Amino acid sequence: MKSKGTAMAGTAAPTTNGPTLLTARDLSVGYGDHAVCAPATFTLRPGCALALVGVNGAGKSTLLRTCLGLLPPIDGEVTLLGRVPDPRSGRQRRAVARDLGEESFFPTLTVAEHLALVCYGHSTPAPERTAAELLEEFNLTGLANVLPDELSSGQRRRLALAAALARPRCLLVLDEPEQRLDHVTRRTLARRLVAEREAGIGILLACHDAEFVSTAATDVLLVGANTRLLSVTDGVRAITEGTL
Ligand SMILES: Nc1ncnc2c1ncn2[C@@H]1O[C@H](COP(=O)(O)OP(=O)(O)OP(=O)(O)O)[C@@H](O)[C@H]1O
Repeated sequence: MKSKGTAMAGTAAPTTNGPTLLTARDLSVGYGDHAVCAPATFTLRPGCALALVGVNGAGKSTLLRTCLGLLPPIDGEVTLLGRVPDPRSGRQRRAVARDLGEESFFPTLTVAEHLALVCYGHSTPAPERTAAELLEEFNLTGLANVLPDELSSGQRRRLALAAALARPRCLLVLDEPEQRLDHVTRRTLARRLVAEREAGIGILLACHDAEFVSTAATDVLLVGANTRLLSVTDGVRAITEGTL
């Protein structure tokens, strides 16, 4: 992945009705009536990046999924763009780009065709240029004509992340985007997230990497038995000292 600033072209964020992208108030998440962590309260505004940190099984992915409306809350409230999250609504689909690690690709479409498909499907301005810039940025240009089955696990991750960034968005939701990326690519992606928030996009991510959180996040939510907001400094310290 190459560090560059041009791939923001063609991915201008749609406007939102208010300053808040996402709010959670006493939000309890889990499966059935079993909460997996203590309730969460936070607000995410444009230009900010909230990193969810916590041990394995703490509930970070469950919280992300609930914020997107993929799981119902057990209790409390969550609003996305001022409404109850609904992944089927056109409004939410237009505004929210996500990579939750699903990585489902069409087996007979190449790397470049996947990016083109996302660009055209989401009416990305300048789709060809945007796709070409993302191929370059994610070091996929040499793999443009390769099929997904021929990619390494890290290359598949890079394609999934490039696809999330190939479409307009005002909110970006990423579940452990650093996973399976080499060190250089992790650093470059973290800097890319800084550019995203400087462009006014809000970011909600789950992450285990202290350096990544330190670079990319503006706030930290420690998820667990005592879910609470921390400064980035304290969140990074909790990761490195193992006091999550
Ligand atoms: N579909 C499911 N049904 C029931 N329980 C689940 C389901 N998915 C996850 N869980 C449980 O919910 C808890 C939280 O899981 P979650 O995936 O949210 O954790 P996490 O913080 O993202 O963990 P990790 O850092 O390992 O990715 C875990 O105890 C897990 O076993």
